[in-house]
Amino acid sequence: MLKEVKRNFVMYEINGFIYTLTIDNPPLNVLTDELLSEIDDVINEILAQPICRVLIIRGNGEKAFVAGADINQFPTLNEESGKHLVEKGKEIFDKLENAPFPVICAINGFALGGGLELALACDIRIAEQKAKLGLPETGLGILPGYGGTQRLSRLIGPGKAKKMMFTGAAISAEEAINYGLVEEVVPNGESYEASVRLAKQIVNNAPLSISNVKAVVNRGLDVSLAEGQELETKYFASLCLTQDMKEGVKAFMEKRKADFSRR
Ligand SMILES: C/C=C/C(=O)SCCNC(=O)CCNC(=O)[C@H](O)C(C)(C)COP(=O)(O)OP(=O)(O)OC[C@H]1O[C@@H](n2cnc3c(N)ncnc32)[C@H](O)[C@@H]1OP(=O)(O)O
Repeated sequence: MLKEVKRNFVMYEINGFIYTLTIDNPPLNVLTDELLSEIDDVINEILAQPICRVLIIRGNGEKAFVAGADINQFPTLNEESGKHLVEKGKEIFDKLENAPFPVICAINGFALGGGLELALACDIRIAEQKAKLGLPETGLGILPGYGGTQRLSRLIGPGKAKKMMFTGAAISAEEAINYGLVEEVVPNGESYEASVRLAKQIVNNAPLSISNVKAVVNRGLDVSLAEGQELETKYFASLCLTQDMKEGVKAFMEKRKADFSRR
């Protein structure tokens, strides 16, 4: 490990091009206002460094990734403060969705409410067999407000998303992979190792290609197929100008591993 940065409830470590953000608020890593601010600071710090090529997000402990927003702050909410609360979370989670590198979520247990919404803002979700995923907000008289109503419906389709939100019932990792809500299910205790394995595969490839793939897939989901293909052409053409394209093709021809420089 090259570097470790610690806050009260969040820490991140840097291992070459791979960053790991750990949420640490025992017992269930609930998202308090202070914790969300710390996540925001750390994301800003990581975005300001051009080194990160994959970010892994995980929860500390064995029981939960994140069991949602802190319910203790809800009794005093009014229309104004409720709006502020969800806008803050949305803004932070949007930064992950728009980050110029893949974000992998290692789900080691409960991913509920805001915890699942955080996972949904990531690019890839790897869940342990014991994980439980759900949006139980309707049982509290609210609704998922950190982007969950929108991202879940887009990811798994409105029918299954509504079923999860109407009932509030958490689903198992096995159901989640059948729903297309997670990309991998791994044995208990192995979500982080599996995320690192995947991250290592990703960092072998050209970082500008990866960030362009992420951007064009994300932007393409909001436009017509024709417009999406136009974007794809534009991103492809811009990559043809990069040194990494020349290096990737040259390395293939010389039968060696490419040495990409993000230029
Ligand atoms: C815009 C975003 C909105 C949201 O995210 S709303 C919140 C959505 N999340 C939830 O509704 C989940 C609430 N939590 C639970 O249902 C249960 O917990 C679990 C199923 C995750 C785990 O159950 P078990 O193993 O029996 O643990 P335990 O005794 O319920 O929890 C341990 C301590 O953690 C507190 N806690 C759990 N989740 C939250 C939360 N989201 N906000 C604040 N506190 C929480 C509990 O109350 C308790 O505390 P104490 O030990 O003092 O009794």
